[in-house]
Amino acid sequence: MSAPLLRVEGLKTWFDTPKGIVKSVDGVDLDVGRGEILGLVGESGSGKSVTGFSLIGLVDKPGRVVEGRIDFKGEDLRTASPARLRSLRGDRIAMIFQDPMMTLNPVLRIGTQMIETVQAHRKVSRAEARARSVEALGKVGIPHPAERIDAYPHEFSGGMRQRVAIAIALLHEPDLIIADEPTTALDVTIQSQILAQVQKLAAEMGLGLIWISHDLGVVAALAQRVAVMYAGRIVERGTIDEVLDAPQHPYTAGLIGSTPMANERGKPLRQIPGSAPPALGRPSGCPFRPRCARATEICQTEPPETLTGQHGWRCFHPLQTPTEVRA
Ligand SMILES: Nc1ncnc2c1ncn2[C@@H]1O[C@H](COP(=O)(O)OP(=O)(O)OP(=O)(O)O)[C@@H](O)[C@H]1O
Repeated sequence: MSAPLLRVEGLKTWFDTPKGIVKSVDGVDLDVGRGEILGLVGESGSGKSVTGFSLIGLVDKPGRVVEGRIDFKGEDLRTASPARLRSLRGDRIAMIFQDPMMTLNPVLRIGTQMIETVQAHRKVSRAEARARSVEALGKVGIPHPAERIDAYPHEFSGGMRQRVAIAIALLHEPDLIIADEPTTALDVTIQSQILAQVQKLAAEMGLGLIWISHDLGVVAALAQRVAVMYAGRIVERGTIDEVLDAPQHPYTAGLIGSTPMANERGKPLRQIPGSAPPALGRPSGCPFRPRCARATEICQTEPPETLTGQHGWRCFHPLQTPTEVRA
């Protein structure tokens, strides 16, 4: 198997706060290949966004990446200089945020901003930069892109604005895109149009894509593989089929049972009892144990073993069989 585009091992990102060290990301391993979409899913506060920011050197103080390796095409981004990371961010790696206005400047016409973006990294004429920008807008499904390029961000609907932000991310044909809940605020029909478009573009352009979401249904529809995050760690990973058909970690099974699209039709939705532990007050051993019906003594004393294999999980008492999961 060829080396993945991005391989992350043992990533830890902590925040020094007056109340103590918040271990937001506490040993994350993941990888993504070219043309592959990896869904990173978990409850609010599990550390998904901080993971995404850590990968591209965008964690601000009081946060810091304290440990781990971020191997991007053979280069360790954890030890890369701020200048190198800046240059990669504008070129080989792009990020798409939940709020497109994190990307778009409200006082500039879309075209002005896109042309500047192209010319910041490529020695091309204004006319060529404009042509590239129109093409990118067309690719993400903006109708009449040659005219719409002269509009301001506020002249677009929320869904169209997010498409523009995606077009900007695509401008340099990056190798990797990290998308942090970009369709969460949109209604489902717009969301599914954008997901279909992104899926097509990722395959056509051979992009590696990390799609961060709290919604397992979205990830199941979009991604080929999924990594499930809980309390700063990946607790299960595998292909969508492996994880959805035979989840091994009780948290994953709980997530499936409480997700309308992933749960079986006609079955009542189930809630995961309790709530995720605060980042400053995580229990010893397995952080999921206070919410877990399968927990035993060992879960209190030791953290579960590390992930191994393509379908891997971090649990002393995995579910083992699909029938047990659906019971
Ligand atoms: N600047 C900061 N200072 C202290 N703690 C922080 C800071 N930024 C994030 N955290 C903490 O890190 C943890 C993980 O946050 P993160 O935003 O990555 O979660 P998330 O899974 O993306 O959640 P959501 O879906 O709500 O965005 C949280 O407990 C959060 O409070």
